[in-house]
Amino acid sequence: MEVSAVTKTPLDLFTSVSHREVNIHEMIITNTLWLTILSFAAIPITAQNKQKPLFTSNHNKMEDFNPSTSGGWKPVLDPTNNSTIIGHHWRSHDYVAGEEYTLALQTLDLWTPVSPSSLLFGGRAGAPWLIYIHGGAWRDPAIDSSSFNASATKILSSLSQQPPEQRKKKLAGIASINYRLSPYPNHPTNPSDDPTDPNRNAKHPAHIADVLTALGFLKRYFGMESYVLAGHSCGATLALQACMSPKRWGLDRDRSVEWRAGWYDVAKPKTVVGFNGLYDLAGFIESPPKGYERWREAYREFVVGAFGEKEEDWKKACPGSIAEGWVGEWNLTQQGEEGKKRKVVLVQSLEDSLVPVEQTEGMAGYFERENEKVGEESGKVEVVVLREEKAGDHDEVWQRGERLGEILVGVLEGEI
Ligand SMILES: Nc1ccccc1C(=O)C[C@H](N)C(=O)O
Repeated sequence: MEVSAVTKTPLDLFTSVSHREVNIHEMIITNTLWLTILSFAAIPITAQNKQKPLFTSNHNKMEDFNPSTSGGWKPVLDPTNNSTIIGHHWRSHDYVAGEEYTLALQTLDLWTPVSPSSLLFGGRAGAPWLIYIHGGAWRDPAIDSSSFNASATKILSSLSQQPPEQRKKKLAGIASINYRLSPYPNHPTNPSDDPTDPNRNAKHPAHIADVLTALGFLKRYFGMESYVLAGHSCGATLALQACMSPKRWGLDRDRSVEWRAGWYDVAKPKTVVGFNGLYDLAGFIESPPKGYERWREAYREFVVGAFGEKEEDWKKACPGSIAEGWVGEWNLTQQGEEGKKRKVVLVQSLEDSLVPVEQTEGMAGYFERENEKVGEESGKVEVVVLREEKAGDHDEVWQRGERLGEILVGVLEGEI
């Protein structure tokens, strides 16, 4: 099972490379074979035999692997003239190697500002990736990876103003990650009423395990080295959880079935950008800020759905309420001297009716307290807080995409 899946993904990816690159193409296939043999050899027999109860037999995503059919790269056109190609997009790519069937939500969307073939090599040249984790309170089936479409278009269109050589250095590729969701039995149009559907019955740490697996996939198949990790709402929580040690979640490469990304030692992000993020859920539920009291029960409901009944567990999961301080786990040693400085950009819409600005202020305060404990300047996390006056309500920032994209371009350009 492992072998067929490991060979399947790269082969199909590389068949989308243009015919003029046949030699490199062949080289990569050879390398891939080696990788396959090596990774197969590295997996203990017991792990190979272990059945993972994660697939849906009626869900078949295999066609998405074949660029000549419905999946594969599609050009993205400049929305202002509908004719200039500003990038390429691959919708819904499987990121779990080793499964015969793919879960609908263990997929990601990819974009590249250059040609797809350059993306394969661009990542290896060290240009950063931009990764987005959507929100939706760990449970909303209506919010998925496609919620980054508007922002990705904005980013590609903004980069298309620059010469290709420069573009290539600024950004290797963009990915927007799906992850399994927690139950949402009372969703008005799409309730999670099938208790056997693994896409809709996830519990912490499944969400963060999926995010890390997706990052592992990008490192392995696209050579991703450094990246900016952005998230909206609970996606911002996940982005900061990705900076911590996976052992916190019991995700140990040797022990956990979930820990498939551990094969590849994913580096931590250099910069995290949180939009309207949830950072201290126990704090909100205990004492919601003025004007937000009416959401207390809804918060409790989705927090229990994602993390269980115990308040103590909510506190251990949230980056703004972890008691002992976790920032030391956000370690950049794999990224060399230049990439040593960690940075967090916390963006909050002041018109957000669901998430109060206190979440962002609290998170910024947490980082500042942690910074005070470190003597050396290079050991501190740079904190930028953007309080947005005109970003609209909670979801408007990604629905519009304009400002979200602009902020992320600013981060990539080193202006924010
Ligand atoms: N009530 C919230 C409070 C904070 C953050 C998100 C929500 C959500 O409701 C998200 C999503 N639209 C949901 O239906 O679960």
